[in-house]
Amino acid sequence: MPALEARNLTKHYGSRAAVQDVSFRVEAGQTLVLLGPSGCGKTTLLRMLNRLVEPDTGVVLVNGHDARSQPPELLRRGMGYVIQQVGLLPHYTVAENVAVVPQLLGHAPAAVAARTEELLRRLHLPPEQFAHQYPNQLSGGQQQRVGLARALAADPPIILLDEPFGALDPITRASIRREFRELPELRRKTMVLVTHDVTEAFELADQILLLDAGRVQQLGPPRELLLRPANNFVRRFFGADQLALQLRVLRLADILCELPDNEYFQPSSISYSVNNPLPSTASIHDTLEKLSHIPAPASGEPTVWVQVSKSTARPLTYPTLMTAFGRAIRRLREGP
Ligand SMILES: Nc1ncnc2c1ncn2[C@@H]1O[C@H](COP(=O)(O)OP(=O)(O)OP(=O)(O)O)[C@@H](O)[C@H]1O
Repeated sequence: MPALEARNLTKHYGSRAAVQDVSFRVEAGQTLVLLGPSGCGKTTLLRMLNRLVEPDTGVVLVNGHDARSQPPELLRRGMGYVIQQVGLLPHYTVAENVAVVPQLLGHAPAAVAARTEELLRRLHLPPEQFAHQYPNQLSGGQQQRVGLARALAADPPIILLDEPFGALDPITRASIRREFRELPELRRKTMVLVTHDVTEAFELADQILLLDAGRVQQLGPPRELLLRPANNFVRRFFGADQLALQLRVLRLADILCELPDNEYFQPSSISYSVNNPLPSTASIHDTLEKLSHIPAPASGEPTVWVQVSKSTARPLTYPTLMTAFGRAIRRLREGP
């Protein structure tokens, strides 16, 4: 049973449809990204999931139960909500902001304090330094992390995020996104995240729902939207970013069969440790980044090692990697 399901959701404002007949399922622990141009209905759709907006027609199911079967306040206790404006309470300290929901839920004060401290530490906000500060003493990125800590405080199984990194500059944004991806706390959460940033969507999504004018244009794993666009809107939407996105969705495992066999027999040009090979699940993007950081060995091209099977690693050079990548893209585009 999916953790979260939307069935035929529709919402009008006046005579205009903001969301039209949208359905999706999110399995427990998975992340669905709602993506699309400004005004396409992403926020309206997200807010229908926690009943901040009530749909005209359609139904939201949480663990198989109709979201309308419980009062909205109760529903929202099981769903963290993170928004771009962060919405921290200005007269509360960082620790007090994080503790708001568990306190409302009547958790024991000692447990709330321990949880707050743990979360601040995990989100790189050492409590000694930050617990007693006020929101206006923090940078935008720090405030965003407090907002995330607050949404996680009561450990809700589902988290809804509306442009959670939207207010940050691109560099802070990329680094917070990396932290976010690696947070053990979030690995088991079911998440729905709104963004209009294509790279962000590809980094974070298990599934992407691409919307235009309130309607689903395509729903599927990122690589499917990229390699098998359902229509011209989808194709155009990723147009300018095609190559960068392909480098992110293709993994070493996808290109291993495109490598020339003689690569097996060049164990001399080791530079990225053979004892510490890259996993074949690494993206081509991350592999290229690794290659660009290692010094070229005296005798030739820089080489990384890729784990092919449990006992075999093989070296990979920049040109072979790019050739194999090109072949793999063609093969995947042309289909089976
Ligand atoms: N409360 C409201 N009253 C009237 N119209 C609204 C309301 N909320 C949203 N809309 C309209 O519904 C449409 C979808 O808005 P929504 O905020 O869901 O889009 P969005 O994709 O999240 O946009 P953005 O990326 O710019 O935040 C827009 O045309 C918007 O003007």
